[in-house]
Amino acid sequence: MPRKLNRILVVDGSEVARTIITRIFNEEMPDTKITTCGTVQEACAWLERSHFDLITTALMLPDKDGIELCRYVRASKFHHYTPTIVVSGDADTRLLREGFAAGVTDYFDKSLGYHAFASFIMEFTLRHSGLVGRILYVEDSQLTATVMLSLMERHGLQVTHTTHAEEAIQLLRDTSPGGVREDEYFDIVITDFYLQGRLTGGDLLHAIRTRFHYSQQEMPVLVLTGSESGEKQVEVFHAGANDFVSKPIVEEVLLARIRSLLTIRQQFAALKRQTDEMHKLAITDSLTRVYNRRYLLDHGEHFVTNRHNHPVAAVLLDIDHFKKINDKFGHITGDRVLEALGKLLLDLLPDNALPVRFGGEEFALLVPRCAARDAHTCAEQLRISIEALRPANVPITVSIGLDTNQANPGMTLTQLIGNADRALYAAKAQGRNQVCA
Ligand SMILES: Nc1nc2c(ncn2[C@@H]2O[C@H](COP(=O)(O)OP(=O)(O)OP(=O)(O)O)[C@@H](O)[C@H]2O)c(=O)[nH]1
Repeated sequence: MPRKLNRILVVDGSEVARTIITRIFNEEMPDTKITTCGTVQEACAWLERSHFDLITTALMLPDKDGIELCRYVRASKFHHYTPTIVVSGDADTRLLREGFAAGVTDYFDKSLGYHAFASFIMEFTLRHSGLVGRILYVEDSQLTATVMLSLMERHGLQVTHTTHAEEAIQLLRDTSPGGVREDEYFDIVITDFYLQGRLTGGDLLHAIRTRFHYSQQEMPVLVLTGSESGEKQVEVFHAGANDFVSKPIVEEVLLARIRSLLTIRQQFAALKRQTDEMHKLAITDSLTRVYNRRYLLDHGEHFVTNRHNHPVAAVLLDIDHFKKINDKFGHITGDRVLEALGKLLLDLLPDNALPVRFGGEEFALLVPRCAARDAHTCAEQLRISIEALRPANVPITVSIGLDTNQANPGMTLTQLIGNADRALYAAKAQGRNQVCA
């Protein structure tokens, strides 16, 4: 969520430029109040009497230059941290180096056109705000905690405060994947390094990195230290912190650090989502949404031999006369039939079962903890449900062959599937639309 810019000061010697910039801002950011002036002197007068969230300035101004204005801003008590952007078509490297040393926050090349300027400002504000995240904050000093909580909450952060590392560890346990409150996960941890109680901030860090196995990207940790000493800082990093802030806390420094850690965490989460999505695509049949044959070959053997799954039933299910369905209703309708059958299997089978598209119109199902008698009953129920399905308004039946490793727990996947395939062949031979074991 971009930070709302309430007031922008636009400093430019050209009245035409001021008019264009104002018009663009009014169109793109109608809630923002724009104040314009043409000289550094006027700008300083404005900064004395009003608060601005952002300043843009041309480089060359009639009285002094934009870099001078920037020096003034950085020296001012009220605008010390206000972002200042130079807008110029002719800033060379030397000028820019000097500008950044003077505190220029960013630079927009005017030759890109004023329309690009509005999107530049939007992106800029997004980069400089976006404080959206859940923080676990561990601090035993009530005074510091009160100040910090109000500061972080004012910037939109959701903060859970605890005074002890032990309590923080419990919260992390509850909110970690598989925990009782896993949906309430934290994006980053901010902790005082020295905490009263049995465990210190260092112990908390140690637990985060070694007990929860959170990497620095997965759970960034910002440490608050009372010390500026290099040794202490090294100690903090060795303990697994991503960054530190020394007390007394400077609001803008703290926010910049939090912002950068939230970015790390959010980029990690986005990457993980993408990786999970790609993994899912790689193991799933795109038409039927069940697992693909490759997944069965890679994981089926372990599934069958995993002693916690015993006994396992292997079921092969084949649509009867599917070629005729394709011939009569068309290939697209045939696809819809396969799609609906995949959905039905996902709906009806238990979550721990493994439904696989084995071939064109053939499915393999591995069902854990399924004794021979139960397997036959389940397969028969499945057959009846499929007969009643009428996907895409097409009546279909299936033949099913199955086997279990109940009598012989040492059976391999290949043997189980081989037996189920022979049973399927028998079901087809005996007239289809039936289950054979
Ligand atoms: N629409 C569609 N058809 C497919 C797909 N994959 C395979 N098929 C068709 O499935 C049909 C399978 O035909 P057969 O192996 O002769 O089996 P059948 O017609 O079902 O006959 P039985 O199994 O003996 O009952 C073929 O016509 C394939 O073209 C697919 O993804 N979509």
